[in-house]
Amino acid sequence: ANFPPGPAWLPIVGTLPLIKKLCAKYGSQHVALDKLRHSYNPDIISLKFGSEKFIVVFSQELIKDVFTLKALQGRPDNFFIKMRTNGKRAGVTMTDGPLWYEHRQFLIKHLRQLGLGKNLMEAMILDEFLAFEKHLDSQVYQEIQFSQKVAGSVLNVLWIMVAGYKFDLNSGKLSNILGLMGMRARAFQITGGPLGFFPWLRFIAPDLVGYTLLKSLSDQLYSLVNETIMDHKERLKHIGPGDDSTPRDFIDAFLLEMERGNETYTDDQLLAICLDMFIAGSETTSNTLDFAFLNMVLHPDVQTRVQEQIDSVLGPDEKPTYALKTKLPLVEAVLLECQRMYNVIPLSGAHRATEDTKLGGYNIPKDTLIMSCLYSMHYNPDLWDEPDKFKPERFLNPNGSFNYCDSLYQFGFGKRRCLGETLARSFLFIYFVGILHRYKITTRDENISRIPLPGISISPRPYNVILVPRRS
Ligand code: HEM
Repeated sequence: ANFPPGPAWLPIVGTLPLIKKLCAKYGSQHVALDKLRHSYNPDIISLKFGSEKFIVVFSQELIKDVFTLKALQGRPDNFFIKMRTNGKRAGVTMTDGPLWYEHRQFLIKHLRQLGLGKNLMEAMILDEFLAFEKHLDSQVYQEIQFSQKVAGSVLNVLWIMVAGYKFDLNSGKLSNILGLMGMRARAFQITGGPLGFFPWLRFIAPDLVGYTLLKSLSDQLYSLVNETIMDHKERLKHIGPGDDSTPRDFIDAFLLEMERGNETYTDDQLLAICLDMFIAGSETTSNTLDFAFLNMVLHPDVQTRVQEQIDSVLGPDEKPTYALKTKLPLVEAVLLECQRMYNVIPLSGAHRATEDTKLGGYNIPKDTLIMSCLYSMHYNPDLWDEPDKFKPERFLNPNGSFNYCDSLYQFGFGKRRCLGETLARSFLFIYFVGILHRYKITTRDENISRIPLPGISISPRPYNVILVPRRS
C-alpha cells in the first residue's frame, strides 16, 4: 500500500523487459529512467527486477533524503555484488550496519595516516604525473587515447597507501586488469542486470549475462591482491621484539589489528577492502578526466582561456599544486561543469531500506532498494540554467571568482559519501592543469561523439587526441 507509482510488474521478471527496451531506445539506464519518470511521478518511481523492489528518486530533496536517512543506508545483497568477494558479503562499499561502519572508519583513519588528503598524497600524485608526462613526451604529435594510462596512475597513488608499492604503468598484468575493469564497467548497469536477479542464468548463458567476464576479472584481481597480502604476512612474521612494527601501509595496519584478535578483521574482509579500493577508485577518476579532456577538444575557446589563466600563475617550468586551486577559478569551474554534464556515476550505487520507512510521503518496506538518479538532478532546469549547454561560467561570479553551488552531488552525500573524494579532486586538478600547461589538445577526428558509453560508470566513446607542445 502507498508504494511509489511505476510501470506494472510482470510475473517473475517484473519491469526488467520494459527497462531493457527503454535502455535500447535511449542508450543507457539513467536516460531511460529519466524519461520513464514523467509517466508516473517525476520525483520518485518504483520498479521490480526479479523479486527485488526498487525505488528511483530524481529530485534533489529526495536524493538528499536517500543519502541521509538512517533507515536508507543499507546496501543490496545479491549474487552480482557478492561475486566480487567470493560469494561473501564483505568490504566497505557493499556492506552495511556495524561491520560497514567500523571498517569504513578504520579505512579512512589509516588512509589519512598514510597521506590521504595531505601533502604526502599530493606529492604522490605529482610523482605519478611526472612519470605519466615522460610517457607522453614520446607520443607528442601522435594520436593517443588517455584513459587506461590515467586509470593506472590513480591506482598507483591508491596502491602505495593500500599495499605499499606501485605498478609499472607498462606492465601487461596491470593493463590486462584495467582492460577487464573497463569492460566490467561498460558491460553492466548499476543494478547488475539479469545476473544480479537471476543468478542461475550463468549456467545457461554465461557469456551473455557477463558471468565469464566477471569471473575472469574476479579471479585475476583476487590472485593479485592475495599474493600481496601473503607477502605482507610473511614480512610481519619476521618482525621481532624491538623491530619497527609501524604499519607501512593499510594492509599492515589491518593485519596488526587481526593479530590483536579483533574478530571482524578477517582475511576475507581485508581482501574485499583491497578490491573495493581497486574498483571504486580508478575507473571513476580516470573517466572523469577523460571527459574533461574531451570537453577541451570540443570547446577550444574554453581551452585557450583555461591555458591563459594557468600561464598567469604557473611559470613555464613550474609544476602544478592543488594549492593553486584558489588562483585558478576557471579550471575549477570547467572541471565541475564536466562533472555535472558527464557525472561518471549517473545512477548512484543502490542503497537498501534496513527497516520499513517513508520517503516522499510513500511507504518504503524493509529491503527495498533505492537508486538516486544524479543525472536527472544535474540536468534539472530548475537548478541549472540551460542544463544541456556546456557553461563553466555557471560556477563563476561576474568578477571571475569561484561561485560555489550545492546542487552537485557527484560524490554522493551523507554517511556513505565517497571516501576517495579528496584524492579524486586533487588528482583531477593536478593532471588537468599539468597537461594543459604543457600541451594544446586537438584532434583530427571530426565526428567525436558527445554521447557517453553506458555502464556502471559511464565513459567517453574512445577518441584520439593530438598533443601539441605549447613551448619549444
Ligand atoms: C571522480 C571520481 C569519483 C567519483 C565521481 C566517485 C563517486 C562516488 C559515489 C557517487 C559514491 C556513492 C555514494 C553512495 O552510494 O551513497 C562513492 C562511494 C565510494 N567511493 Fe567514490 N568516487 C570517485 C573516486 C573514488 C576514489 C578515488 C576512491 C578511492 C579511495 C573512492 C572510493 C569510494 C568508496 C570506498 C565508496 C563507498 C563508500 C561507502 O559505501 O561507505 N571513490 N563514490
